[in-house]
Amino acid sequence: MAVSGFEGFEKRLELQFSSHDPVIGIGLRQLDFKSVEQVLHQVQCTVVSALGNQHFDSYVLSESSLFVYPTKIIIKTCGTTQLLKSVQPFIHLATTLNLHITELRYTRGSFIFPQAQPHPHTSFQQEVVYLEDNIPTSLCYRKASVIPSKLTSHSWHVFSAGAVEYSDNVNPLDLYTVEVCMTELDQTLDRKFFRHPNDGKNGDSAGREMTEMTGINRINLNSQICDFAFDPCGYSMNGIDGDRYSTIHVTPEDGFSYASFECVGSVYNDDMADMVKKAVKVFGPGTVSVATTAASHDICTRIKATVEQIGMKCRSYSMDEFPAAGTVVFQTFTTRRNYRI
Ligand SMILES: C[S@+](CC[C@H](N)C(=O)[O-])C[C@H]1O[C@@H](n2cnc3c(N)ncnc32)[C@H](O)[C@@H]1O
Repeated sequence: MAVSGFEGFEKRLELQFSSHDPVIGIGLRQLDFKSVEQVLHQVQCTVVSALGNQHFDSYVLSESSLFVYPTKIIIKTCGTTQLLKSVQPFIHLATTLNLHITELRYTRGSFIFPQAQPHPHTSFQQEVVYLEDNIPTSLCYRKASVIPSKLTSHSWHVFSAGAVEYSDNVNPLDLYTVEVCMTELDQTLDRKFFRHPNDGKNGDSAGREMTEMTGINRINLNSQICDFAFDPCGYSMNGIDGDRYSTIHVTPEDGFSYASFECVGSVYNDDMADMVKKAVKVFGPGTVSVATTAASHDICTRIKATVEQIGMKCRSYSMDEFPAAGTVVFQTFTTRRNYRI
């Protein structure tokens, strides 16, 4: 942990692969666990819990989460992990299965302790240089941008790159991603993410208790949950609902409290705004940011309306277009009593 405090804001990487073979089968899910662990070792995190279904595998990490689909990897890590060091190893592992990369997306919020970040995460500029140097030239449609907000401490950093073949395929399944970052958590609510000393529980059983006690299990009733409680505090969970994942991570310490909720949505399921509202209610944050990637304007507007129903006020709404990712909308909210710009 940094001397200053734990960096809750995650770095998130999504890698999409394709194959010239007509039959991909379970694709990347064939990767042996040892090879995946070696990549995680370079990033500086480990697997603490795992759960899969017929669509994908999910791993709770010592620092956030990893999801492996047949042709997609999503990995988010917090603290002082070196996430971008996984780019080349994952691309290499995929080539052993005849899979080549067609899209890459890297996103993150604004670090609370930027000075504690190691190379290549010392600045967004350095991250972009590292990515440019470590991705194949086939990913030729590239764009890096920082989407601002009215809150100087909250902006959304996006790097996206796509190959020629991505172009007709930006959003093949009408899926979109919602990334919610919350700070200044309600102190009564975030106490629930501290373990009781000598409670006789392990990380799994204490995690299960937190999931139920906080109402996280009621955010999506269809979801199967894999959860873990850290000692003396902190919590992570992955939810799996068919081919859709969700994930929550909590850093409850006073002074740098942070929680995140991320979920993949489908235009055929109208439950996203409601899930975001329920997740925000679990934490009672002073500040919330919501980044949606490839969602319709209508979905973003509905999320805004439902978050405002629980006493938050939307302070900014910004958007940008990315050739390989589609539209990214970044909204920020504060409690009405907490209007600081
Ligand atoms: C891994 S979790 C969740 C991270 C997530 N990005 C977040 O902050 O929302 C981080 C929390 O667990 C605590 N923690 C306790 N032991 C830890 C460990 N071995 N590795 C990482 N975090 C640990 C940290 O102090 C922090 O409160």
